[in-house]
Amino acid sequence: MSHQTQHLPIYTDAESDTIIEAEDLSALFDLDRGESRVLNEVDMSIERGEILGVVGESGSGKSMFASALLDAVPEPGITTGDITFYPEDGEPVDVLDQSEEELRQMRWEDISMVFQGAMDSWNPTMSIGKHFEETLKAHDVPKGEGMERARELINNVYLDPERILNAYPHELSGGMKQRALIALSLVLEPEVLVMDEPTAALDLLMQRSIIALLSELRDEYNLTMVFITHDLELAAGLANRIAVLYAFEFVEVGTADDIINDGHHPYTRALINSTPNLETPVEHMEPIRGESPDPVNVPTGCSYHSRCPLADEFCETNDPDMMITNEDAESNEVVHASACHYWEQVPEEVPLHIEGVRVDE
Ligand SMILES: Nc1ncnc2c1ncn2[C@@H]1O[C@H](COP(=O)(O)OP(=O)(O)OP(=O)(O)O)[C@@H](O)[C@H]1O
Repeated sequence: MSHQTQHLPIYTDAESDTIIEAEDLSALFDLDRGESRVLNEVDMSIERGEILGVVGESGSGKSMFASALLDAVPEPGITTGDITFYPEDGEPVDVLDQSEEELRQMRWEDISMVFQGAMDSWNPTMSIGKHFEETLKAHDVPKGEGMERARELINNVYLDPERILNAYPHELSGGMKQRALIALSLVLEPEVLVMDEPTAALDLLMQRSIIALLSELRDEYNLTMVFITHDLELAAGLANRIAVLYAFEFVEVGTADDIINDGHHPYTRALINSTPNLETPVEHMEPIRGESPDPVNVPTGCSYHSRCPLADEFCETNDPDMMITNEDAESNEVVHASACHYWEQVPEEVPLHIEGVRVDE
């Protein structure tokens, strides 16, 4: 067994092209009952052009991670650590050092976000077209040029531009509103699109079609995407890499294929075993036992120890760092890492019961 420990390496070798780098990133709330650390010193590097899926149970800190990336953790939360954005052209930007005005600009022009429940964020008194116009105006983009791009984008999300631009939000279905919102989020040509559960309120068919659409948009506009979801299967169908959050920290990061088929963290495998899957009989599904931790009172040692079938006394007192489980032989790039003391034993000790999770690579 290896006890080689180290911080999650910034996920790349020297030649890779990082677009966002988060180091020691935390989000904190000072509650009456104590300090609530809803994101706990996470490191993550996001590569230009990739789709990074971030998965975890409800309350694991997924939305906090998405918000923290753009210094948008809700008041009175405090964000600490470092986030660097490397634009395609221009100097690196220290995100947590930006003024409110600089952040406001960045939030649409460089890194655009579609938040959870955002489908309902359309102003009911304004046509969809007016939303596009206002966004363009707020960022000093000439209307003619901007609306031309809006039409192209609406077309690319398989909607009819004339009909959509003239419509009011209540005239559109949930799926149409969500597609239109994705088009709006891209109208200022951002380099990164961060989406927090963008398909959660939609039926299965619409979810699948939005996932297919996101893949196409990534290719068409050379986008980098961060896709946040509790649905591992959905992430596996879209993402190149998957990062698993547990108790406000990343516990495993790897290619979608590695995470689904060769997970080296017991939590990842429990998550897969608890995922409803059309091809799996219900009796084979195993809910994850125990409860997810309270951010005011995270267990000592490995935060998963109280739920983990492999945990022993060592795990109760020693917090595991990320350990490299798979490295590219040529580039030495870390392609898979797991924060488990017993990562080598995990595949054998925690079998996967569920087969047929799709990885569309
Ligand atoms: N405004 C807030 N003030 C204090 N704590 C908060 C606030 N918003 C969320 N939290 C807490 O932060 C933790 C992480 O929440 P977060 O919304 O990031 O989880 P999530 O993984 O996105 O969950 P879900 O899938 O249910 O949206 C939770 O324990 C939650 O209770």
